[in-house]
Amino acid sequence: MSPQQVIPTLIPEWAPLSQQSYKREDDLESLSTPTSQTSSLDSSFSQLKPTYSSIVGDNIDIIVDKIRPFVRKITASEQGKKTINQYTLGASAGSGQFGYVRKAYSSTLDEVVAVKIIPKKPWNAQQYSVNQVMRQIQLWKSRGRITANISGNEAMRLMNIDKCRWEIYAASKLRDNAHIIQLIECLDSPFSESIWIVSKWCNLGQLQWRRDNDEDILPQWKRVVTSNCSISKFTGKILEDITKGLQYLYSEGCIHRDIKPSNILLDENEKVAKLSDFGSCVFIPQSLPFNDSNLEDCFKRELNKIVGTPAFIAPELCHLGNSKRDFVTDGFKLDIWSLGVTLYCLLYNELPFSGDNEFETYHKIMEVSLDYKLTGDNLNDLVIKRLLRKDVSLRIDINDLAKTLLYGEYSENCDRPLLFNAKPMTNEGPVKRFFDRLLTRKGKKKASGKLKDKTFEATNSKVTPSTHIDTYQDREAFSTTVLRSSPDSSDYCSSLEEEPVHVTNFLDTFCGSNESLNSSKVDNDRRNTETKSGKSDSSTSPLKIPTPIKDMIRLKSSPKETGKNHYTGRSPDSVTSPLKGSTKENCTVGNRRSKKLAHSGNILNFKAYINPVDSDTRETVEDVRTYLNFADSGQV
Ligand SMILES: Nc1ncnc2c1ncn2[C@@H]1O[C@H](COP(=O)(O)OP(=O)(O)OP(=O)(O)O)[C@@H](O)[C@H]1O
Repeated sequence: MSPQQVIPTLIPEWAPLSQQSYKREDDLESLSTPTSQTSSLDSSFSQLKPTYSSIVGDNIDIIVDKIRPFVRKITASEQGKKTINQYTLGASAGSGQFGYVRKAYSSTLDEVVAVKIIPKKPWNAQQYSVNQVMRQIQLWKSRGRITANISGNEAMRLMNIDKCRWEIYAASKLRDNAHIIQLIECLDSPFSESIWIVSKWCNLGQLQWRRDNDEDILPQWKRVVTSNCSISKFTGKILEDITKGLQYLYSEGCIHRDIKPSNILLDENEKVAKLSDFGSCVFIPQSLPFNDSNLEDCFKRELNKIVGTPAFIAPELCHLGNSKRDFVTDGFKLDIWSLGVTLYCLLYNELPFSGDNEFETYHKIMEVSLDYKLTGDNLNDLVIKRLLRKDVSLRIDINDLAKTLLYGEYSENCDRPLLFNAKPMTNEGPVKRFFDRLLTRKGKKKASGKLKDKTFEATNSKVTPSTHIDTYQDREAFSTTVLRSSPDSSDYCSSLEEEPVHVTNFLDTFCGSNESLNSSKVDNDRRNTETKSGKSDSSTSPLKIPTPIKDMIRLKSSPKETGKNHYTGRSPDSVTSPLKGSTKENCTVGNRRSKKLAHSGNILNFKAYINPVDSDTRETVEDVRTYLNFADSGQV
C-alpha cells in the first residue's frame, strides 16, 4: 500500500474516496465479470427485489450519523506499550468469527474494559461468496455509492465495515439496561486495518453449562449466585436476568436472533448475566431511523430467514421442506425459544435437540416432543411447556414471562421474583397453584405486542400480519454460527476449559513480550477460530450471508472424510438421508456424543434430503443456481 493510501473507515469522510486506491490488479481477476455480463447485471439491478439488508445499505448514511457520537479517531497507538488511545491492552478474552476480544485498561475510566478487534478485511475468505460480492458491487454501482472499479477485497472490506456499522448501531441503541453489554465507544482511523469496539467488561466471561456430571455446580455459577447455589437457582437467575434483557430489547423493537450461552456474559461484581453480540439482530421497521415503502415486507421476509445457531433455532424456522408459508409471524418469540434452549442446557447438561447435522437438528426441533421432561417443578415446566413450545401461538411472550417472574398473578406487592424465592419449587402454595394454572392455560392467539404502552402495541401489531411469505425462497442462509453450534465446538469447550479472567488479575495478564497486536496474533486467533468452528464459517448478520449449506452444494458434498466417516462410523457411500427412519419415537433427544457436521455425501438434491417425501424430486443444476442466487442476495 502506498503511504498516502487510506483505508475505508466507519466514518466515511475520514477516508475520502479520492485517497483510496480501489483498483488492485492482484485480486480483480477472480471477481471481475465479462463486460457483457456486467452491463446486463447493471440493468437488472435496478429491478432487484429489495431486502432488509439492502434497505439498511441504502440508508447507511443515517446509520453512520447515529453511530458518529460513539466513534473516536485513533490518535495514539504504541505497539511496544500495547496502547491505543487511552487503552492498555491485556490478555485475550476469546475470539468469535469476525474478531477477537481483549481485556484492556482504560486510563480515563480507570476500569477494565473489553475491546473487540474486528479486522476490516474479513479473516475468512469464505465469509462472503464471490456471487455475493459481485452482486454487492453491482448494487453499489447502481446506487451510485461507488463509481470507480473496485476489487473483490476492497468490496469485502466495505461489506465488513457496513456489518460493523450495523452492530455498533444496535449496541449504541441498547445501552440503557443492566442486562445488555454496554457499548463504551469505537476506535477507528484511515490507517487502521481493524475496528475496535470497546464495551464494559464482564469478568466471568460467557455462560458455561457443560459439566462432567449432571449434578455439578460450576464454579462460575457460584460466583454469581453466592448463597446455596443449585442448578435450579442458577437457571432461575439466568432466566430472570435474560428476561429483563429481552424485555428491554422488545421495548426497543430489537430481535436478537442469536441467543445462546456464548452470547450471555456473566459479571461477578454486578452479579448479573448480560446479553451480548448484536451482529445478527434486526429492528422492527418502526424502530429504524428511516423509512422505506418496502421495509415492512422485507422485514417479514428477513424474519423468515434462518439466522442464528441451529441448535437454538425455533421450530417455525425449521420448515425447510415447506416453502409456502410464513411461519415466523412474531420475531420476538424466536428469542424466547432460544432462551428456552439455553435454560434447558443449564438444567439438563445437554442440548434438547441435537442431530448429526443441521438437517437432523432441524427435524428434531420440529418433531421431538419434550413432554416427557415435565416434572411438576415450576421452573422446569415453565421452560419445557411455555418457552420451548413448538406452537408459537402457545409460546409465552416476553411480557407474560416478565410478569410471571416478577409478580405472578396473585402477588401484586411481591418485591422479589416469585419464581426465585428460596422456597423449593415444589411448594404447594399459591405460587404452585399459579404455575399450575399458567402451565395449563390455553395459549392466547394474539399478536406479539402486549405492552401496556399503547404506542408500542400499535407499532408492534404492524409487524405480525399474516401475509404469506415464501419462506423457502427467501431462506437466505444457514447461519454463520452453524458449525460453532455443535456441542463440542469452541463455544462449549472453551466454556469448560477456560478459567474466567479476573479483573484483579489484570496487571498479571498483559500480553507477553512475544505477543503483539500485529497480524500474527490475529492469525493465531483466526486459526483457533477456524479449527474450532470448522471452515464453513459464514454470516449471521443480516448484512452478510454465506452458508455451509451453500458451500456443500457448491462442492457437491460436505467436508469429506476419506474412507470411513469418523463422525458417524459409516462409510460415506452408506449415507443417505439422515432423516431416514427417524420418527418421533426413535429420535433420540439430547444426544451428548461429540458431534460435528456429519458427512452428507451429495446433497444437490437437498429438498429430498430434508424431506424424504419429496425424494422423487431431482434438483437440476438450474435449481441449484436459483437457490444460490437467492441465498446470496435474497433474490430469485
Ligand atoms: N464484554 C466482555 N467481557 C468479557 N468477555 C467478553 C466480552 N465480550 C466478549 N468476551 C469474550 O470474548 C469471546 C468472543 O466474543 P465475540 O463477541 O467476539 O464472539 P462471539 O459472540 O462468541 O462470536 P461471534 O462474534 O462470532 O458471534 C466471548 O465468547 C467472551 O468469552
